[in-house]
Amino acid sequence: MAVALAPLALSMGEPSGIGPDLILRLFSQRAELRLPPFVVYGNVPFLRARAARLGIEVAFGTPDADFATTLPVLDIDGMVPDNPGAPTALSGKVVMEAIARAVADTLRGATRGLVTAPIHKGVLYSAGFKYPGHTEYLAALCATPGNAPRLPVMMLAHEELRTIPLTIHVPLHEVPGLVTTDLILKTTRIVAHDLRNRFGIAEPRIGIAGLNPHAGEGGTIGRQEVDIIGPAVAALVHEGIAAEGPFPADTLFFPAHWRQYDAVIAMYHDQALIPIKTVAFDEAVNVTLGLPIVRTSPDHGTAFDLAGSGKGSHASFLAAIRLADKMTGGA
Ligand SMILES: NC(=O)c1ccc[n+]([C@@H]2O[C@H](COP(=O)([O-])OP(=O)(O)OC[C@H]3O[C@@H](n4cnc5c(N)ncnc54)[C@H](O)[C@@H]3O)[C@@H](O)[C@H]2O)c1
Ligand SMILES: N[C@H](C(=O)O)[C@H](O)COP(=O)(O)O
Repeated sequence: MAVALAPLALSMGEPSGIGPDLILRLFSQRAELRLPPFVVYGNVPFLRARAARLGIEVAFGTPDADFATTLPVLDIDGMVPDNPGAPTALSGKVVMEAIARAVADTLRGATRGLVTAPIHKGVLYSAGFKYPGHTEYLAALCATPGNAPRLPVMMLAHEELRTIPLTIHVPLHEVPGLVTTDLILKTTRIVAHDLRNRFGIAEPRIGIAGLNPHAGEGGTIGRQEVDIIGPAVAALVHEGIAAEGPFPADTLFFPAHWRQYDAVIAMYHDQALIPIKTVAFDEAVNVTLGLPIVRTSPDHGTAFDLAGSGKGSHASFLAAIRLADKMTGGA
């Protein structure tokens, strides 16, 4: 007899954002969408108020509640006003604790993977959040006595297009100093490992972008490609990783070229994320590689302009749930 899989964990995210709306909507459509069971890590009084605002009828229960009839919630006590589009630092501690509890339960196997609803970094900073974003926070939470600190790698994934920013939530002026051969080697090794082991790609092909226009034009528009990125690619090839580059980023993301690779590593956040959000905003999923747990997230943020309205697409959030399900032994 098949052993029932543990549920997924969904962290509620920023309560004034669209995340809770999409969780409630997806739960209400769980049967027709054939969703795997999940437990929401959040605040029941707030979720109840948002469901009422949206006109969604939901019964709330404890984490072991029957998903067929009831939304299982790991209730975290705290001040969480239902003010869509109007964030307050008051709820920051609940938002941060929800993520921490979900990570802890996933690390111990009580839940089999984590899907995070969007947080608002600026709001959390004012509540004492010390990390640049989810990705960095999750890596810190996963660094437990049994799990050594990891380099978290952000990947935005669509069916056949995947992209990774080498540097993540840092000011643009800091990027050139952070582009090092060592970081490229470490990041690419994690990407190759997880493409093989979490995505089932036996021989992953990885394209690597240059930093400068036209990939430095032979060193005449910057030297990173000649002195840093090119030697990193050569070292990766020498150790058996099918890496190619550095390529000019403006033509690397030409779909026909991009599809030649199982993933493309770009040098900074927007160099990686603009192309995938341009071609696949509704389907792309944010996946964190290099962690001891599976974590996905929709590719969008809190959408304050849509929160509480019942509008907005749940496609990326649904894709994030399906990918986490697939990566942890589900359908
Ligand atoms: N996974 C995450 O936690 C995550 C991801 C991205 C951004 N963020 C955070 O979200 C906050 C707002 O970021 P932003 O304004 O750059 O991006 P955003 O994605 O919140 O909004 C950008 C635009 O896309 C639209 N949009 C977003 N989600 C949509 C949906 N589901 N359906 C239809 N339209 C949608 C919004 O209405 C807005 O016009 C920032 O604090 C950012 O750091 C968090
Ligand atoms: N950089 C991501 C994006 O723009 O989609 C987003 O901020 C998510 O990153 P975190 O999951 O680390 O918050």
